[in-house]
Amino acid sequence: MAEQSALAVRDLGKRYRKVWALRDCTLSIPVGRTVALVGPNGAGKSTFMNMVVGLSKPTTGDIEIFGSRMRQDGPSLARVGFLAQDKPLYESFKVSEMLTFGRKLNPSWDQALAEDRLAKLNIPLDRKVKALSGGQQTQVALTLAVAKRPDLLVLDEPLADLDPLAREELLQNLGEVSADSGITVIFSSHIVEDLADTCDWLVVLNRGRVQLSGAIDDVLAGHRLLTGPDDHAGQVIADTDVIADRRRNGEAKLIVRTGASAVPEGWRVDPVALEPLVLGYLRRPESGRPAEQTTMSGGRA
Ligand SMILES: Nc1ncnc2c1ncn2[C@@H]1O[C@H](COP(=O)(O)OP(=O)(O)OP(=O)(O)O)[C@@H](O)[C@H]1O
Repeated sequence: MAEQSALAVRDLGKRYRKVWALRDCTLSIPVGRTVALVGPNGAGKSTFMNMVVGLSKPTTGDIEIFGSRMRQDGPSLARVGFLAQDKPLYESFKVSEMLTFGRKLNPSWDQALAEDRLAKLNIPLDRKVKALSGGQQTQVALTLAVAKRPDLLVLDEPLADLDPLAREELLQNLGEVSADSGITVIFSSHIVEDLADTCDWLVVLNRGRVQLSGAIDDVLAGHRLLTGPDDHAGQVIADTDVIADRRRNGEAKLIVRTGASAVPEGWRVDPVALEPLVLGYLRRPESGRPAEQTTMSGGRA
């Protein structure tokens, strides 16, 4: 039986006047996954997220949340928590007043969860938002999203203004939130390192198109690093869809899809790491075939 999807989008697109911010986006994310949505500036990550949480209307396509077609005012949105990139908090409110605000807006609000979470983070409830550090403000905004008890939590660049320590803590915390509650978490980031520890699903967006969507294990298993003599690399390139091609001192290092062609004699085959693989895709926006890659089981070649 197919896994139930937390989010499924088909032919999703958004056009601002003549410019397509997102186009032909078709993908499906199974329930319970922790998803890294990765792409360079302007790739369409916020555009995608804003449509998924009902803040922006698609130009084309449709969105299903837990199997229900999304409507801007529909009940499926009650299951979605969102942390926007600019973390909208009222600066003159105390943290406790922000919690009251969250409680009034959300019928499924969990006050104990919110207070416990902030206590663990040493964030005082009687402190005004404007007196908190940028990282603490991010944590308060994340607490508001989590205490809504969503089934799908969408976080737009939650790591952006955090120092390395706070970033690591937040990643660990996100991993715990999804492991404890079984919710599906999607978060966008420019930073590929660390994501493999926290996330188990990868979506790569580039120039408004999906290059990859799949379970990280499947994506990694679907690619290999080939190392061999530079002057024989042409033969590999002619036969294979090469994702990355690095040459140095007479040696070629090529990231290719597994099974795309026979490995030439004398070449070494190694597993590929996530970061060089993602960077390889981002450098080649034309790589990636959405029809093959955006399956529920991941991007197997
Ligand atoms: N309201 C808007 N009006 C016109 N163009 C827009 C609007 N919002 C986004 N765009 C354009 O759509 C494209 C995608 O933008 P988006 O903000 O979704 O990218 P992003 O991947 O979130 O980028 P970043 O990592 O810089 O936040 C960009 O070219 C951007 O200029």
